Amino acid sequence: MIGLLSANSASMPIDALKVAVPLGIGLASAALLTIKMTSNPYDKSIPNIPVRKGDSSHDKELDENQDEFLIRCEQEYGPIFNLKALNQDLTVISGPMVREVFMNEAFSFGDAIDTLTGVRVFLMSVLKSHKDIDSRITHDLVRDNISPNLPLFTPRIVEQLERVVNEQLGYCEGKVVEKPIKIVQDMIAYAMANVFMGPEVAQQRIVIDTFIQVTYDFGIVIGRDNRKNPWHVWKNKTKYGVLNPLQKHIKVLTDAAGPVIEERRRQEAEAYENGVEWDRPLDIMQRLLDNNDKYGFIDLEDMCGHLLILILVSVHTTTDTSTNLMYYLACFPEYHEPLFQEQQEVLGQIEAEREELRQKKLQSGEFSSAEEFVGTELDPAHDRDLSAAAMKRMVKMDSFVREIFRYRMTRLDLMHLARKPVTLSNGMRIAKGQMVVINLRSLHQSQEYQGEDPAEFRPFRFLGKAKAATKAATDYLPFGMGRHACPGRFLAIQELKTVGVLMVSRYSKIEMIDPSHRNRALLSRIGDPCPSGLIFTSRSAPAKKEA
Ligand code: HEM
Repeated sequence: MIGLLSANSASMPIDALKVAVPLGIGLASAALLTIKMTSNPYDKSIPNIPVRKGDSSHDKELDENQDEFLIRCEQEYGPIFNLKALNQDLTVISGPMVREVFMNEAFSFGDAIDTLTGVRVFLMSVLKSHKDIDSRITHDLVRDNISPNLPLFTPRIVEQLERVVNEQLGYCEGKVVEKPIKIVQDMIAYAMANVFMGPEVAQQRIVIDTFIQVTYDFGIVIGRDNRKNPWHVWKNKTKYGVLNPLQKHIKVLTDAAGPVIEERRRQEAEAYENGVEWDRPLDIMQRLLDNNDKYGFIDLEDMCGHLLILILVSVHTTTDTSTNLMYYLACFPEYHEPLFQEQQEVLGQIEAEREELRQKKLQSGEFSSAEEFVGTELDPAHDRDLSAAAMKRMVKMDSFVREIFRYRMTRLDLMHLARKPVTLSNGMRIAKGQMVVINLRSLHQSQEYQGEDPAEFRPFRFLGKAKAATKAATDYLPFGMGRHACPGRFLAIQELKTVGVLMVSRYSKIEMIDPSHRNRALLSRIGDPCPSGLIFTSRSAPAKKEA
């Protein structure tokens, strides 16, 4: 144990399971296949959908055409009905009733995943503090430390995303990239590692590998390869409580962070002795150290355990959606130029506004020459930076990103377990222990909620409608909603938009190597990348270096 942190008994509990929930978007729905409920005491007024002759469940019908099947169920049986799918007895909740699931603490996303995978023990074993399942420490860490500082983090996020694109993709004349996700993994891992642990830690390749690899190790544990194995949950509970593959990642983080923290402490003490203010590093690790009285981590390993949970919920989800965004650009090339134009216009506007401000300051005598702006907030070198403010103005890119989530999400997802009996507003009763699943089709593919042509991909459908890609609500649920809505969505959307902006500004064309996989690309599930790679063509040749 490295005693860099002071022990604090006033520890807050953590719902480590809940923070694993984002993985539920893909991994846990795969893991739905792993367990069968033993009892299912239905309210008799909830209709059971009859299983098609010759089938033993509704899986085949869902596979054949999930939209068609669900529309038929909704029309014939109403918004709430029981299905046998994914090796489960599921109660499907549709339309406005969905709100009641997200707003009622009796429905738990975290409990659903634990029931399906037995992952709770596994996650808890990497933590020493905050082991209470109903705590929200990771939620609070993100809410208090990441979201409010997003504008400050943006330059380093952009720097890392740009750097990896330049190094690994660079100038392309029809360059074939078989596995674009590999490049995106590095982009997102470097960006997140810089924000979470600072540049000194993030420059170590072993740390980046941990940022990438940890979700895969976690995925193996929670189910992809174990689906249909009835012993899986039991095995997780017994085996992984002791032999935890996440431990090696904690060691990587503690080994990398330890010396950096020692050095920072030394610099801080030196600055104090010299009576100067220490230039406090801006990253989550430093903020956790500075606020350890509040967070109460036991030691460095414990703090790294919490950082690991943060990595688990953030890196793979953002990597997957950023990769998917590239495929959407490939499948809908007609939107490439409008997105690029928007970017040029926004950056041009900001440049002009900053120039106007500089002129005003010169006229007022506050600055006496243009050179004086160098190194200040109005330094002309930063006029066209992809700042948080610039990204906010790129409303077409925002709508494009939101439309991808709407279009892509699996129709039955975000399951919740009833922790106790619940009576819904229509009088229907959900029994304790019942698994409910959200019918996203009834919201994301509904004309009432989405406007015209909900079956079409229309990326600018949200323009001028006050429906930002971060706005969690009944009509848009990739991040859940209510008290447990994903607090990392502001960072995730910012990164996604930046990836989009980098792609359309650098590349005039992105194509699929094998367009026959188009549908797979558009509707791919998290953790299940499209088998076709991508071909990139640059806008212009790189500028020749001056002699
Ligand atoms: C595209 C990327 C992401 C997606 C699709 C996503 C999705 C989700 C979903 C569906 C939930 C569950 C919401 C609910 O219970 O209703 C969730 C929870 C959570 N997410 Fe995200 N997420 C993403 C990125 C991130 C990032 C980047 C972070 C951190 C920086 C993060 C941190 C969390 C945390 C801490 C929770 C638990 C919230 C709670 O239980 O109170 N997520 N996310």
